[in-house]
Amino acid sequence: MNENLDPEASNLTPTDRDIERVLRPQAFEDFTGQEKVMENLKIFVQAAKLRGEALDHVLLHGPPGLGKTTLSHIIANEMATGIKVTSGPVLDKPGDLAGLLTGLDEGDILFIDEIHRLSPLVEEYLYSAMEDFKIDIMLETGPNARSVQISLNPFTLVGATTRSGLLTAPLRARFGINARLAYYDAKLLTTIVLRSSDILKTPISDEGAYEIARRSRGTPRIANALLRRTRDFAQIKGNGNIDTEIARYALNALNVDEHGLDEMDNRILVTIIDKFKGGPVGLKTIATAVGEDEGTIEEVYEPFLIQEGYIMRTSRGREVTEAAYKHLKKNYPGQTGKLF
Ligand SMILES: Nc1ncnc2c1ncn2[C@@H]1O[C@H](COP(=O)(O)OP(=O)(O)OP(=O)(O)O)[C@@H](O)[C@H]1O
Ligand SMILES: [Mg+2]
Repeated sequence: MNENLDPEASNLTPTDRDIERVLRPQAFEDFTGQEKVMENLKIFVQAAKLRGEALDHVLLHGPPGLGKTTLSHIIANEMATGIKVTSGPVLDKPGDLAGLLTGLDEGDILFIDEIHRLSPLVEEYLYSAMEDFKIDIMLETGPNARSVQISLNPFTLVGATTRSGLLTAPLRARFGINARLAYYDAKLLTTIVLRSSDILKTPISDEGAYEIARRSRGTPRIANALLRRTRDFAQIKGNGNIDTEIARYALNALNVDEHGLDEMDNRILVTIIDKFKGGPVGLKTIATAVGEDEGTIEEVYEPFLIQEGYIMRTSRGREVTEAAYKHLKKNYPGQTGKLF
C-alpha cells in the first residue's frame, strides 16, 4: 500500500487523522456498497436486537482500507452497545485479554484488529470466552496459585483481518458470521467520493469524483486520501472546485497510476514480465523476486490484479495477461511465443 495514502501511517498529520474520522460512516445507511454482506448483517443485527441478545461473533476479512474497522463501529452503533478496541499484536498475554473481557457490559463489542496475529496462548484463551462466555483466571501466584472460572457478560467479538488464510481453523469456526469485503467498483467509489466532498464542503463535479474513484485501487481509504490531496490542488492551482481537469492534474502530480495500481502492484507485473517471461510462475518465486511476503501478495495484492484482469491464476502458477503488457506499455509476445 502506498505509504502516504495510509491514514494509519505515522507521517499523517493530526488534521488528516481528524478528517479520516469525520469521513468514517457511522450507521448502516452511510455505508456504501458491499451489498450482500450488508444485507445479511442488517438482518442479524435486527434479529439479535429483537431477541435482546448479543450479536453472534463476526469475522470481517478483506484487503486493507475496505471498511473493516468502520463496520465494527457501525455494528456497535446499530446495536447501541459499547465497543472496546484492541489488536492481535497488542494482546500478548492472556491476562491482558482477561482484563478486557471482564470489563465488557452485556452485549458489548470487543473489536480485535489483525486477529491473525494473536499469540497461540491468547487465542486458546479466547475459545472458551467466545463459546461459553467463561474464562479461567489465576488467583495469586506461587504455591497458593489456583485458577477459578468466572462468567462473562455475553458479548460480541468482532475480529478483522487482511490475512484470513492465517487464521486457525478452531478460531475461524467460532465466528457465527463471516463476512468478506470485496473491492469497490468505480461507481460505488464515486458515491463515496461525493459523500466525502459533501462532508468536507468541497465543490466537485460528478466527472471529477469519477476520475478520483476509478484511480483509487477499488479502495475507499485511497479514494478519500486522493480526494483530500486533490482538494489541495484545486484550492492552490484552481478555483477550489474539483472537476475532471484539476483531478487529472492532481493525480498525475501525485504519481497516481492511470488505473489506480500502486507501486507494488506494478512491481509484481513488471517482475513477472521481465524476469519470468510473463509466467506462469509460482507465487513463492514472485514473492522472493519482489521482496514481499508470499501471503501478503496472495491476499492483499493479487486479488485486485486478478479482478482487474492483469493476472490469471493457472494450475502452473501466475500468468500476466495482455492487459498487463498494455498497461506497462510493453510489447505483448502473443500466444504463439508461449507455446514452447
Ligand atoms: N463502504 C464505505 N463507505 C464509505 N466510506 C468508507 C467505506 N468503507 C471504508 N470507508 C472509508 O475508508 C476508510 C478506511 O476504512 P477502514 O479503516 O474501515 O478500513 P479497514 O478495512 O479497517 O482497513 P485496514 O485493513 O487497513 O485496517 C474509512 O475511514 C472510511 O472513511
Ligand atoms: Mg482497520
